[in-house]
Amino acid sequence: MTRAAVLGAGSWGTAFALVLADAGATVGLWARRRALAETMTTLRENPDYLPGIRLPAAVSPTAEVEAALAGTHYVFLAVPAQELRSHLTRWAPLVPADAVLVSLAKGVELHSGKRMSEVIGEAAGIGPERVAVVTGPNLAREVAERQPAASVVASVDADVVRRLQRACHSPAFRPYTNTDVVGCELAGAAKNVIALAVGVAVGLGFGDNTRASLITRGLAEVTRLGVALGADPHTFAGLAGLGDVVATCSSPLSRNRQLGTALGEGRTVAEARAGSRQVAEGVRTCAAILELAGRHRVDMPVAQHVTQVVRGELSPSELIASLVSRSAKPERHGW
Ligand SMILES: NC(=O)C1=CN([C@@H]2O[C@H](COP(=O)(O)OP(=O)(O)OC[C@H]3O[C@@H](n4cnc5c(N)ncnc54)[C@H](O)[C@@H]3O)[C@@H](O)[C@H]2O)C=CC1
Ligand SMILES: O=C(CO)COP(=O)(O)O
Repeated sequence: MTRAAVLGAGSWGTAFALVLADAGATVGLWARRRALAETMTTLRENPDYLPGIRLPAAVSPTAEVEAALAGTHYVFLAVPAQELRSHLTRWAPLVPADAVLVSLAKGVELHSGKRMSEVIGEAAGIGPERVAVVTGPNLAREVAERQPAASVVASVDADVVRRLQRACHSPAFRPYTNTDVVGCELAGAAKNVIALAVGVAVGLGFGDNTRASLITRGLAEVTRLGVALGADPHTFAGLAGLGDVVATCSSPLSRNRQLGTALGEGRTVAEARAGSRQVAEGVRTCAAILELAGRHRVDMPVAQHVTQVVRGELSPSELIASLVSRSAKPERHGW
């Protein structure tokens, strides 16, 4: 029987533990807060992140990372992107030697510009054949409610990715394989930035033309960055790219879209974050993506404007006006 560890019991870690259990695995679900692990054990529910969703018997919540990792075949990492390196550096000695490490996070590390799979390789001291990624249009609440969804499992190792696909193919969750790890990860990280921009437009009262324009041009710029980094441009038209941008930018459940909407309505980032314990990865990833784009000389106007708004250097209405009034261009110049 497949044994999996999910490290991070926020919305997505908890929802993914359910996917794995539904697919037949036994799952150790590690929570940072002991009180939450105890509550989940007694209540069989994660009231902080997924209230009303029952945890199956195959999911064992714990605050002891050793217990979650013992004998596991897969380690699913579901902590926020900027926290992954420090946590995994501490956990690495406890990870079984043949386990595959899988990123569930959608972000790029600030300053290093590293993707999560790169951070995992460095922090755990392992090669890319033991690292994988799951990414796609997967709002945690809907996945936890067993609403049908597809996703992408990506690794450079075709055998690893096929095994991982089997391990998380449940009656409601359909994973497709992809070996373009760079494209899948960049797409997942960048869609949070696009969702912030769309949220801003929603907060300002704009409708579907603005939303569709931001989605399409946002995807065009992340595709340009992906190609500069060696990704397959087709990946951005798949579940990890178009699929996730459509889901996130359409859904009131998206924390990134919610935060962007609050900014568009006139609140500051600090005000928008107050009162929510959930992470909106785009707030920090926008600057990381912009750094990466600068290094590779890729023009990313949506990411650049979102970063300026997050830093308080540009108002939400200036973001939209400035994007519209940029010098006119052909729709495609290269990728
Ligand atoms: N929620 C969703 O629908 C989806 C989320 N993701 C990604 O999954 C990753 C995790 O996000 P969620 O589970 O949604 O988180 P969440 O927003 O539901 O909750 C925050 C989680 O981060 C943990 N956390 C906060 N600060 C931390 C720190 N300093 N060290 C360690 N852990 C810390 C909290 O304990 C909690 O587990 C993110 O990269 C997110 O983009 C990916 C797909 C879907
Ligand atoms: O990644 C997600 C859906 O695929 C979740 O988006 P948010 O982090 O914006 O809620």
